[in-house]
Amino acid sequence: MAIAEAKGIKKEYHTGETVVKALKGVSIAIEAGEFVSIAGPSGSGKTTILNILGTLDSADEGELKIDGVDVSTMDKRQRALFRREKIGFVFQTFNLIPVLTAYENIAFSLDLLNLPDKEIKERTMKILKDVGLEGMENRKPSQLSGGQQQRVAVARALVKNPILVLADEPTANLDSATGEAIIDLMQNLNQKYGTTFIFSTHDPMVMEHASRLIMLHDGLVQSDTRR
Ligand SMILES: Nc1ncnc2c1ncn2[C@@H]1O[C@H](COP(=O)(O)OP(=O)(O)OP(=O)(O)O)[C@@H](O)[C@H]1O
Repeated sequence: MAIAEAKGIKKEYHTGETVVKALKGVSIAIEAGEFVSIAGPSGSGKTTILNILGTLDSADEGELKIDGVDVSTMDKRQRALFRREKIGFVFQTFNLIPVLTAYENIAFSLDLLNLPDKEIKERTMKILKDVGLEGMENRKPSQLSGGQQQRVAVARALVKNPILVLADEPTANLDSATGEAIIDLMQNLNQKYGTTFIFSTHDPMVMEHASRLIMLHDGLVQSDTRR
């Protein structure tokens, strides 16, 4: 079954008199467990399609099903509840809460799901180990390197066992070796837990790791290759 199925997605942005057709009819179906890269030139629509797939934004036209559920007809509040449970996000600027420790940043996404304290602790400690941050749980983001902060962000996205993780340019603020280590980590977690990942990138090294490469050009899918 497709985890994410987008059909004929169109999106325009209006600024004053100017209209930008960011997506002109994008159809993609992502299967469970895929490790997908969305690439393409600046302005081709990568962030726009990721935001729509992640239910952060809605399309002007087209259908979107996530995990078999039609999210295109949901209102904002329904989408927020759906997203909280089902979708994890990793951002290029990490977006950790500066006053919270690594542990607290991760546990926070489970607090929102109202789980018992014992389960929150077990799951948080396990994922900290999975991302190679055992022993660093009490550090604040400012006491971690960029790569370590992105590991916390990956752990935060994964700890709620989402069906889908979306990452917009997750390596853009990291040097190439650290960026590759983050993609390796995401790939290991994809293989270990079967979580579906979709990430955008400009970086050919990062694209190399994907099991499927979707190229966007000017708001349309230019090519879609599995390997
Ligand atoms: N909020 C907005 N208001 C107006 N235009 C926008 C907005 N967001 C994006 N756009 C325009 O929509 C088009 C697609 O943008 P998008 O950010 O999806 O591209 P991208 O492929 O992610 O680019 P980049 O690689 O530079 O991040 C671009 O022409 C962009 O200028």
